[in-house]
Amino acid sequence: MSLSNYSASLIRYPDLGFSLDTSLMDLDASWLEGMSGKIEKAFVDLQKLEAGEIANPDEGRMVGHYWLRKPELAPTDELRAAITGPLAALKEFAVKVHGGEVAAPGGERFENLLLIGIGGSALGPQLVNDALGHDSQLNIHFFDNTDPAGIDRTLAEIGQTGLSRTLVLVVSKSGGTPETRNGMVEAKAAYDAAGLDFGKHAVAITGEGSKLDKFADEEGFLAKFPMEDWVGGRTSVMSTVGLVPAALQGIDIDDFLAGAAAMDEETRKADAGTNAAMRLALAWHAAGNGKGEKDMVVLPYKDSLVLFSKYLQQLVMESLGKSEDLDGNTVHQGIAVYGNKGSTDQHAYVQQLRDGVPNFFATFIEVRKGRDGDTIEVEPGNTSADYLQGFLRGTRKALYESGRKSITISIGEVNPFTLGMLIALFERAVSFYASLVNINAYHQPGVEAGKKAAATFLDLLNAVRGRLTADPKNAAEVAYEVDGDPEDVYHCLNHLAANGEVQIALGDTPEGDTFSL
Ligand SMILES: O=P(O)(O)OC[C@H]1O[C@H](O)[C@H](O)[C@@H](O)[C@@H]1O
Repeated sequence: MSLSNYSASLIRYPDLGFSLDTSLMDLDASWLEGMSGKIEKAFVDLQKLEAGEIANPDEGRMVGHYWLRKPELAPTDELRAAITGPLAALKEFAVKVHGGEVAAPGGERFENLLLIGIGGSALGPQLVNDALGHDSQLNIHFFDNTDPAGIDRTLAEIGQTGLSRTLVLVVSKSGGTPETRNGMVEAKAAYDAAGLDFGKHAVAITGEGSKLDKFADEEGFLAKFPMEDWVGGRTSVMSTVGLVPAALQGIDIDDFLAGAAAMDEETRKADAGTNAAMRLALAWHAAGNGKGEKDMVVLPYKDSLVLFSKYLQQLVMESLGKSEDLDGNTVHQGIAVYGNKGSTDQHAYVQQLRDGVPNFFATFIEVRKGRDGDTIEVEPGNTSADYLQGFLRGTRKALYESGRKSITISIGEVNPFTLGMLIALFERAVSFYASLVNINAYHQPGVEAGKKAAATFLDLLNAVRGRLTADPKNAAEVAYEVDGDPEDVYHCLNHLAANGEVQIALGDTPEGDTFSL
């Protein structure tokens, strides 16, 4: 560790208060030289993507999330209008909600938001809320699962009386995601039970013509905001998906977009020496041998960024976790991402990072400013912020001393502009990395397998339900009747027993368990 090595390895954008330090990644100059062909291609690939090429060949789609913060970039007037129109409309909608012009049927102002969505239709709003929502004009709650107990917990937080002052945002690009549909059905049931008109409290954010879009029309939703097919779920936080809730919360969305645009601007430059997103992608490549051999541990030293690793998990893993490359070769690519926050995790899992399996590289996120306003000394001469900085610097060094590499990203403070910057940095690093390893970062074919298997399980569950009688039967007997896999049938029966639909009499093993009405 030396100041000259640090200086030589640092990319900083002083106007943005941003720096990226890869000095502890030990990037080898000759290796970088050898990568120059791929680097050039990655720059060209991203230029073409931004110019509107079909960068998602499997789905035949353009990839337009970079246009969202610079609509001038969009290749046609129609596409530009699809960004600027909804942006103006959502701002106007937020002003009307804040001013009470758009209000609940009884005239009450909306005080709460309930966002129903999953994956890219929830993670961005959750991150934005956690990082920036502390002075929110509306309190936000989430249904991001089909867990009934989780739904009940959230409804209890809102309270029976709060429901009438709650604006519900149903967010689904496809408009057909089962978890989100279930959440909406559960929310509607709660409104119905309270004697409230769900539609008069609801807003849909979805693709035009989707099931949700049609349902919104039928139920007379208060408003609808479109989601375009050229924005992927995991990069949708700067589309209507992230901006509608953020604007309603009173978060400065212009600053958020400006931060992303500023990072895009810097990392659009085709110069590997100064391009932070390319440097990040190269560091990932070097660490994991271009095959994801090292996991990415994300450690922001700031409570308000605790969800950033969870957000990056989807952005990086759903984008890069692919079985085939663009030429059809089997590659099984990806980079595993996990993390939480420092210094908290020094008391949880940093022990393994320092001494255990060396299968990762760390990404520290440093926020230079400790707090707004006055501070106290927690001991003579030192503040809490001094400690936070000490722990970050100390851990980074301790890891390096035991051969664990790390990246350090620094920002001045957490605000809409800097959060926009950070998100853009990782989005562009993902685009570059995908080019370096020749994969399509913009589809997610693997997600479908689990969804299909879940649908098959539900069909089986319904068939099993139809076979239950007062006579006890074991799983093999029911499986024979429904022509199903005995283990799957057993799990159906066990599920029904756990939820009071059937009685279970335990045998010596699951094979001997019997079930009856
Ligand atoms: O917005 P939706 O269409 O409801 O999709 C929500 C999420 O579910 C899918 O399974 C995808 O893997 C995610 O990329 C997406 O963000």
